[in-house]
Amino acid sequence: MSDSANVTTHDFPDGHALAAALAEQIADRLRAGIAERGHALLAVSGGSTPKRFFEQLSRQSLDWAKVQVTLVDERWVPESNERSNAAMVKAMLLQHDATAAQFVPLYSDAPTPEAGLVTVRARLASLALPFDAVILGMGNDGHTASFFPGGDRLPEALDLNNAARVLPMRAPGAGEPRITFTLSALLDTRALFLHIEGEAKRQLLADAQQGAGEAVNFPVRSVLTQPRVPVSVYWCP
Ligand SMILES: O=C(O)[C@H](O)[C@@H](O)[C@H](O)[C@H](O)COP(=O)(O)O
Repeated sequence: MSDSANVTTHDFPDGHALAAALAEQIADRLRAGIAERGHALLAVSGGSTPKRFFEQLSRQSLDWAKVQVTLVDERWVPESNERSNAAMVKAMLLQHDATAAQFVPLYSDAPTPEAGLVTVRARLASLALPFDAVILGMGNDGHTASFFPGGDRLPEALDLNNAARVLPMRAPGAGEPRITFTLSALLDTRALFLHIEGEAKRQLLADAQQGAGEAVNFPVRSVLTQPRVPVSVYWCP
């Protein structure tokens, strides 16, 4: 993985050091948003990688009552399901000082994301966009948010001219149906981070950046090559 005009990498010796640095970076951005506009907006990823970072961020001292937190994507399952990203964010991030933050979920109790879309879109109208920070993760298949290889609405989700904020997404590698912010909506941010851990993901990201072999089709490549927002990659072994 190498730096390019739009991608800067920050390497850390271990997950603890990365989590501490990323938590400070994000907290600074939230504090700046509150100081400048009276509120701040953060979009985070689910999955397993962010847990340690969430724990660190939850202990950062700032006026959390003025912070809205949402997810970049969600699995279409209720919070009682262990696959719920919302449940993970509530357990790991919305604790300690961060309990006061307002969480804006992407799931409604409709049976499918298609059926829940109107409700979720109405809810998202309350978001004070642009985001102060968006933090993406990446899966071993090159997906980010719910931009999965073979996703049924992948071209729409990656279309930088798409005005939709969120879309349903179904893909062979996604498990359950998903709902995801579109790339265009996620790029409506003051700062963009990609948090990955481990050698395998480092190599995969390097391949995606170079467009090497099948990696030319990895959806994360759309994030790395877009011209709108610089990408800060946070990595540790
Ligand atoms: O709901 C999700 O699955 C995520 O938001 C997803 O985009 C995640 O960032 C990657 O799958 C990485 O997940 P891990 O951190 O578990 O590898």
